[in-house]
This record gives sequence, C-alpha cells and structure tokens, in this order.
Amino acid sequence: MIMKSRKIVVALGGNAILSKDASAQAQQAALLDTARYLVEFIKQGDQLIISHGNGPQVGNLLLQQAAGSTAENPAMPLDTAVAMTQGSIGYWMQNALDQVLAEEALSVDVATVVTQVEVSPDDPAFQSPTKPIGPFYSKDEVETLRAQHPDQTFVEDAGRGFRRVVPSPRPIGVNEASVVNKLVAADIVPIAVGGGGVPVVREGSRFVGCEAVIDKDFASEKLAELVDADLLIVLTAVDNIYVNFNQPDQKQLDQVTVSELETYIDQGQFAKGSMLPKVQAAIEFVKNNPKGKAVVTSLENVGRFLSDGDGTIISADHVESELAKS
Ligand SMILES: Nc1ncnc2c1ncn2[C@@H]1O[C@H](COP(=O)(O)OP(=O)(O)O)[C@@H](O)[C@H]1O
Ligand SMILES: NC(=O)OP(=O)(O)O
Repeated sequence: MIMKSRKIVVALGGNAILSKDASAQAQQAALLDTARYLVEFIKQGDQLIISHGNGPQVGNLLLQQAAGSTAENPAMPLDTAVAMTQGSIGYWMQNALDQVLAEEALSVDVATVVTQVEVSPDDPAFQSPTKPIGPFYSKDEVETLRAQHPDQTFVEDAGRGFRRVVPSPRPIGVNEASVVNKLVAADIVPIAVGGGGVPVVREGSRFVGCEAVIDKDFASEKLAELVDADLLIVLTAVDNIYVNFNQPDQKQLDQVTVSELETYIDQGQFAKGSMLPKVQAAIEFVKNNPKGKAVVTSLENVGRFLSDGDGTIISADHVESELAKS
C-alpha cells in the first residue's frame, strides 16, 4: 500500500455543486469541474476525504416532497431528506470523480458513506432556526408562505431575498467515523458528512433523526478531528478570507493564527451564516489538532494552493511562533 503524503478533509461549498440552474444535469456538470480540481490533490499523492453542502438541494427536495404528498404517499421528514441529498450528491460526486480518475488513468476507488452526525437534543439551535435552505423568495412570496406555513421560519438572507431557515445544531460526533477511517486505510476516497450529516440524537442505545440541517463546515471539522487529518480545506467562492471584506481597504489574509482570527471575529469581520462558520470551524480544528492546519480558499485557486500555498492558511498560535523562531 502506498503511504499518502497528507490526509486532507475537503469541504465543498455551494458553488462547487449548484450556482443558478438546479437541474440534475447542471449540478452534475458543476461537479465534473469540481472533480477536476480535486483530482489534483490525488495526483500529488494526498489522501482526500470529501464533504459537501446541501442547503439549496435539501430545501428544494422538501418543496418537491410537499407538492406531491398524499396520505398514502407522505412527504419525508427533514432528516430523511438530508439522507436523500447525501445519496444524490454523493452519487454525482462519485460518478464525476470516477470519470476524471479514469481519464487520468488513476486507479483510485471512491465511496459515498451515508453519515449520521450526532447532535444534542438540548442544543439551543433547536429553539432558534438559522440555517437557510432552498430557494430565495420575494417579500410578497414570503408573506404568502408565512400565512400558509405558520410552523416554518423565513428570514431575509444578506439582502438577497428571503429564505426558509431550519435549526442547525453543532455536531458532537460522527457515527460512521470508524468506517471512514477504514476506507482511508484502504486508500479509498470517502465522501462523508454530506449536507452536514444526517442529524441524529441519542435515545438510549439507538439514534433517532431530528428536524435540522447541520452546517457542513462544522461537520467537516468534526470529521477532520476524528480522522486525524493534517489539513481541513474549506473550498468556497473566494480565494481568501479578508478583513474589511468588500470595503475599499479590504485586506487579504494569507497566513493567520487563531488569536488573530479571534480578534477579527470580535471586530465583526466575518458575516454570520457565510464566512463566520468557516472561520470558527478552522479555529476549532487547529485548536484541537495543533499540528494540523486549516485552509480557506476557492476551487479555482486549488492549483495555486498546491504549487505556492496561496489561500488563507490558519495555524495554531504556537505553530506560528515556532515558525517565527526558525
Ligand atoms: N470577511 C470575509 N472574507 C471573505 N469572504 C467573506 C467575508 N465575509 C463574508 N464573506 C462571504 O462569504 C462567502 C462564503 O460563504 P458561503 O457562500 O455561505 O459559503 P459556501 O461556499 O459554503 O456556500 C464568500 O463567498 C463571501 O462572499
Ligand atoms: N449543510 C450545509 O451546510 O449546506 P450548505 O453549505 O449548502 O449551506
């Protein structure tokens, strides 16, 4: 068995799968492009563990379920819808990777793991939904939806319109972590914790699904800890994290420590629900795994990350001071 140089958990953001066109064909085309970037890691000898989001897809699926539901053919609950999107996106991703690996004459197996992620039933997130799912609505549309569905919550999303939000508890464990570790040990590329993982709570000796969508950045962080990854790479739409983002004095962060990022969080530099969870996941990973590093960059920048280390690289404070001494 070949020893892989680095173990890397890669979390794929929304634009890796879905931009505007929600058809299966368009999402598969986007994932084929994504696979071409990811295979660069494999060509370099890295062991990948891939995770992905599902916010738009799971919201769309709930709407499809509700539209066709009857007493005999009821709509599925949210935990099951998350599992369904893990399956569909995992199938697309696996198929795209298989194609690119074959084109590159690389003999590497890929396997999607339906992953359950444990959350606490007491997580305060259950009382306060924050995770946007599905499509955007206008103000008029959302007023109609609020009247039709008083049990659902809709909020304005960063000036881009209104979206349904659902509870997003923090992951406390990944039930299939040992399966993922076994796949990694066999040089297989696992696709796991898709859509943040199916949210489950422990009830005695069993796990029961719950109505939530876990943030895939936090679930990927938890998985990265449990597989003892060297790197957690969060791929999103920007090449770097910035301070004063979108302001004339915007500053790109290249190498940054946990303390520096915590200062920027206190200054409110990172938008809630977009960059903040990525920064928090990166901090958590390097705090719990000080030899590891977290990276936030874009898919398009993967080549430059691999060749020159471009992107925002987050290290534990003591690693930075050791680097400064050498
Ligand atoms: N300080 C910041 N630096 C960089 N990007 C930021 C910052 N604050 C907010 N953002 C926005 O956060 C986005 C990433 O969040 P989001 O789109 O939710 O991620 P995902 O790729 O997981 O779907 C970036 O594309 C950018 O528009
Ligand atoms: N589950 C999740 O975090 O999905 P998105 O990244 O698509 O919001």
